[in-house]
Amino acid sequence: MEGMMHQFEAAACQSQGLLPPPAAGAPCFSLVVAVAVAACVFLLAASSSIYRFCVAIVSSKNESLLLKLRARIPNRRRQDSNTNARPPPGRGSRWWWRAVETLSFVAANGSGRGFYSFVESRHRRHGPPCFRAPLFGATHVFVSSPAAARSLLAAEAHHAAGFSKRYVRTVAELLGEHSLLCAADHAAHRALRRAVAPLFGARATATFAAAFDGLTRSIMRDWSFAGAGAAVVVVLDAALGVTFEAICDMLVATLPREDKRRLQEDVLAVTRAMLAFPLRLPGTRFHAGLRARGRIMDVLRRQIAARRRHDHGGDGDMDFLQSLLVRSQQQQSENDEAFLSDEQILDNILTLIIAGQVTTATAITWMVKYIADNRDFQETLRSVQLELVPKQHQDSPLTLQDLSSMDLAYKTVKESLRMASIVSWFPRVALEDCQVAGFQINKGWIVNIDARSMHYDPTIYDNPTVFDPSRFNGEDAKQPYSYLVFGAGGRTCLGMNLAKIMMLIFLHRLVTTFRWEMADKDTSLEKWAMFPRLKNGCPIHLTPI
Ligand code: HEM
Repeated sequence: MEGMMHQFEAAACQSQGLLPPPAAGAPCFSLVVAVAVAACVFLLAASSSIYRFCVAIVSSKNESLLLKLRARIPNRRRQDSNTNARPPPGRGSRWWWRAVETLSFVAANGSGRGFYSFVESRHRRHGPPCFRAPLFGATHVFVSSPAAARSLLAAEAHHAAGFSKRYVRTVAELLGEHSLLCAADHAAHRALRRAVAPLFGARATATFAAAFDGLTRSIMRDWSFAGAGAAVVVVLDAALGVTFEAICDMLVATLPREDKRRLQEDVLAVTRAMLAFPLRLPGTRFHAGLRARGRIMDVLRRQIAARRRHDHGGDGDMDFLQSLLVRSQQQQSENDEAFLSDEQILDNILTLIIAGQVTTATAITWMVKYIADNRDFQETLRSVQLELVPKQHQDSPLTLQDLSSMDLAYKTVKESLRMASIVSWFPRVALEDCQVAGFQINKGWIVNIDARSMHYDPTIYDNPTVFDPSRFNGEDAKQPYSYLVFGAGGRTCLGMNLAKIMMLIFLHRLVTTFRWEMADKDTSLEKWAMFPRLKNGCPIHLTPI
């Protein structure tokens, strides 16, 4: 695939006069090469168009394809007439470039270098702060300046943005049309967020921390019993298990064990389907994801029905499902039209599991790898943590107060999140013609706030490729909007405190129980993953201390 892509790119460069002309004296050979190149380019364009055509057909619900095509025509005219500022640098929007760029992106996704390698190479080619690439029939702009991020995200906080959240329609089908992650309309998003945000209060956070600590201690006890030498653990698998269990208990505490096990498998199937070709044929990943979503909804609906039958009430510690049901019932009795329907509640329970589990498990995995690669730092951190919570107190649960005293561990979490940049960019779609970072943006273009590029910008972070938690010693020196691991503004991650707590607890328990080193040095990335993560899941050798 890689070799094929180079061939395509070379063909495309040649057609723009970027490569030298073929040597004279070999006309027949040149003719054969020219015909072969033309055939390749034609096939590329055709496959891209066919792909988009198929996507449009299989994923269109209400709009007809013709309407979509008509909607594109005025856009083109507008692009020509808006000449006040230059568009961001990047390859043109001719059909063969669209095909080449789309296939390059697809190839990066299917390679061990990961999808971000596509963005990285174009940033290198065009320089800061942004570039433009035609992908899957839309114009994407990747912007990596804190000032531009501020202008987009801060405006969003006041619901005054000329941009709205961009999401892939198939993701909305899997998560549900009421999902917070897919609410593009500012008013609808605000109403949902107002209902969900209060669930992440201090009491829920403390309960969650205690539960996560208990689960983490339990799996690490099992690792200890496996015995020295025998203990090789795949961190990603363990982290996926423990984060799922904790988040699921926080959302729906009453799920029977068997339902919870099946739910975990179904959540995995939905996550896998998010990047799949949206084909609704039995046997495809997308179809499997939709069926899994159906089963998840059935389980949750049964939970709601059971709670209504037995009238669980609204006292004491309520899980998120119960809190949302009680709030909605109260609002209905007060004739408040902003109440959440059952469908809105269900979509957002699923959203919270998906938004919270894989992201946090991936972050934990990278953190463990960075520390395995930095043995001296691992020793320093261990002695600091053991001083804070001495070995004889290891069996007592950690409190939020304990966690807030873990300064070095907290900086380790922050640095791991910077380096891992789990959500590499946040897409927004321009609702009108405008300018970003001094460049012309047309209505309908997708502007991606490229957080990863800012996290690796040497003008913002010294030696950005070096793992160095001490870089967060001088908090104030950091530029605003240059650390965007959880986004910013009106759509900032709702679970960021929970995510940091999970990382902190996992780190503390691991570093005070074991020494570890990587059991497999392969650093290639998983293909077609939602977030950049190691293909081998980060296997480590554990030695109890
Ligand atoms: C290390 C782990 C995590 C990372 C890196 C992360 C990152 C992010 C980012 C960057 C956004 C903003 C996206 C945008 O602006 O388009 C976001 C939104 C969100 N996250 Fe997280 N997240 C993590 C964990 C969690 C957890 C644990 C939960 C809940 C259990 C959660 C729930 C959400 C929700 C509901 C949103 C949507 C907020 C909205 O649109 O109003 N996340 N997350």
